[in-house]
Amino acid sequence: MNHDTIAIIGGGNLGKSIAQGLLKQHNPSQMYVTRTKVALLDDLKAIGVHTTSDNILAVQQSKILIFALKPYRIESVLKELAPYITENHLVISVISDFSIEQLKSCVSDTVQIVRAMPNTAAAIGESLTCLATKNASAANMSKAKLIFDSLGETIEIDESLMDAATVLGACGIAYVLRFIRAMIQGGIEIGFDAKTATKIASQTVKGASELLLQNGNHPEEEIDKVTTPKGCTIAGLNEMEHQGFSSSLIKGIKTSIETIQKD
Ligand SMILES: NC(=O)C1=CN([C@@H]2O[C@H](COP(=O)(O)OP(=O)(O)OC[C@H]3O[C@@H](n4cnc5c(N)ncnc54)[C@H](OP(=O)(O)O)[C@@H]3O)[C@@H](O)[C@H]2O)C=CC1
Ligand SMILES: O=C(O)[C@@H]1CCC=N1
Repeated sequence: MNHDTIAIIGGGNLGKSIAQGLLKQHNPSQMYVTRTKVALLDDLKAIGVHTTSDNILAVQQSKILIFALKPYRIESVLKELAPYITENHLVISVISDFSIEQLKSCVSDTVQIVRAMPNTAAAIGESLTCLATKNASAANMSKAKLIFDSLGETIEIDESLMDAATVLGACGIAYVLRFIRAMIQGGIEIGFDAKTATKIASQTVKGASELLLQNGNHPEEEIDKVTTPKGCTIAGLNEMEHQGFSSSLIKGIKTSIETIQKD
């Protein structure tokens, strides 16, 4: 694991998920997490993480800087921090819709930058993180990969695909959770209590994912194994498709990316 001190600037939903995931292997005393409402980081403080609203201190004490701020905040925060960010730092941004070019314009030319797009499953080591860089050395890219490998799986992509990675991987968690919620609601209608329906739906989704991840099959190949001729699965699936199931997901994915790319 990485022994460099890591600062997470912006300990919100994603920043905190990353911290929680990293802490399974990373020494809490070698981690800084910042936000303005610092009391909301007391759970991390209790286990030895340095929590502060002082971004300059966190930058000065750390080698690896992970920026997890809202896109509209990054410019002003980076400009304030620019004099303290040196070529000895590695800057990693998980911020959507803020390019490496935009990041570079806020800091010195010599600063190496990696863009990363993880998701909130980082908290339990099950993220899929896409990584891209334009100027990071192989050694720094390996460091970034090591960090995100410890939070799940990583894929290196061209930065031009970062919006697509944001939608499929990061927003994707929400789409899948909404699917699970619908399964639960259906499960309750047909007789299960909410707790049992949640267990069945969640484990079934996990099993379906594992079939693809472990066997490398196309989803339809696995679906064919379930659909008995004239049976209840194909009847239900076809009704879902008549109601626009796949189409609504594809349209939603396209709407999400259009929302990122509209400005
Ligand atoms: N949530 C997700 O699943 C994903 C999010 N992202 C990207 O990650 C970024 C963060 O998203 P998310 O975690 O959801 O947003 P949050 O609003 O939950 O987190 C942002 C955090 O930044 C803190 N913050 C605001 N100003 C400062 C400051 N000056 N210094 C330090 N911290 C500050 C806020 O805390 P306070 O109010 O206390 O200052 C807040 O906790 C976004 O750019 C988003 O696009 C990417 C992939 C997935
Ligand atoms: O919804 C959003 O804009 C952010 C980016 C990816 C996940 N959450």
